Amino acid sequence: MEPIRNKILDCKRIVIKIGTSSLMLADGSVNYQTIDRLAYVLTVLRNQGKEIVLVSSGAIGVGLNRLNLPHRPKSIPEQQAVASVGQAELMNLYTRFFSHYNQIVGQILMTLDIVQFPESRRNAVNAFEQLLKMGIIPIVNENDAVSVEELDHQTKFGDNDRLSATVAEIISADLLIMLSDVPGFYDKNPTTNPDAVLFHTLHAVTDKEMALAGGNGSKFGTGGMATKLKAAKRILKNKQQMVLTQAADPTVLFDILAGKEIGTYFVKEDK
Ligand SMILES: Nc1ncnc2c1ncn2[C@@H]1O[C@H](COP(=O)(O)OP(=O)(O)O)[C@@H](O)[C@H]1O
Ligand SMILES: N[C@@H](CCC(=O)OP(=O)(O)O)C(=O)O
Repeated sequence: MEPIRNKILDCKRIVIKIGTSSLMLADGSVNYQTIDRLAYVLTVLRNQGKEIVLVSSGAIGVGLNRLNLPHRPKSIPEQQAVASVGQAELMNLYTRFFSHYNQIVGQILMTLDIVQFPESRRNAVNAFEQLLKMGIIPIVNENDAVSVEELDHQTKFGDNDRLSATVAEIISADLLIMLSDVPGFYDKNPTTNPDAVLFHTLHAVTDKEMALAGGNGSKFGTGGMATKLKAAKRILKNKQQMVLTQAADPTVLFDILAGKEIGTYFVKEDK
């Protein structure tokens, strides 16, 4: 174990975010293997006494697949319809895979205004707390079917990297683990630069790091590396911890929680 990762061993409340690029295969079909492994690993962790919240993207990706559409449609109402179909299908998949391991899941669909109004924020937190108390794994996404960019009433997070940092913040999670399609954050985009070098640990996210982050690699996702770094910045500001790594084999979560040097670890420096 890396001494610097000692603090991970004490993490009890953990938010795990999985991106579209990890839930869908390159041909646009659903990656059942990842969903099944994820259901298995998260159930084991919960049975070990961890409090687990899953933030899952994929409404649009799964919806496109279900509706046999090759690309995200251009108009917003069409995207809302795709997300509506996809979110239901995504939860259906999670419910079925988690039930193999006898684990109950619940769905929480968020909009930005919920966290901005103190009373609705408290009500959202109550829902998380109650689900966790009941041993249920909340599965969170943005409410894409109804939240659309508006001028004077903001309801849209826009990307699930931001949403996952927000969820970690409001429920005071100890750790956010982001599962993506790259092993971590590199000094340049590793998908197009084979010589890119991985950052193992970062204590701050400054303009220097932001300048190294490029856009997204998959055709269905929205975030890219920039939104992950912004989320990490917020996590560090809240004195929480974050690990960014690859979702290909979700059993990697066991190694991360055992303190092994996996992915990029964002943690405030002990002074
Ligand atoms: N400096 C960087 N380090 C790692 N990945 C990067 C970097 N810059 C850009 N990327 C891209 O970010 C992608 C991950 O973002 P995204 O496709 O939005 O994933 P997700 O669906 O998991 O949110 C990677 O596939 C990679 O192409
Ligand atoms: N809420 C959207 C995903 C938004 C998003 O940030 O996607 P990703 O970059 O794949 O995490 C959906 O479920 O399709």
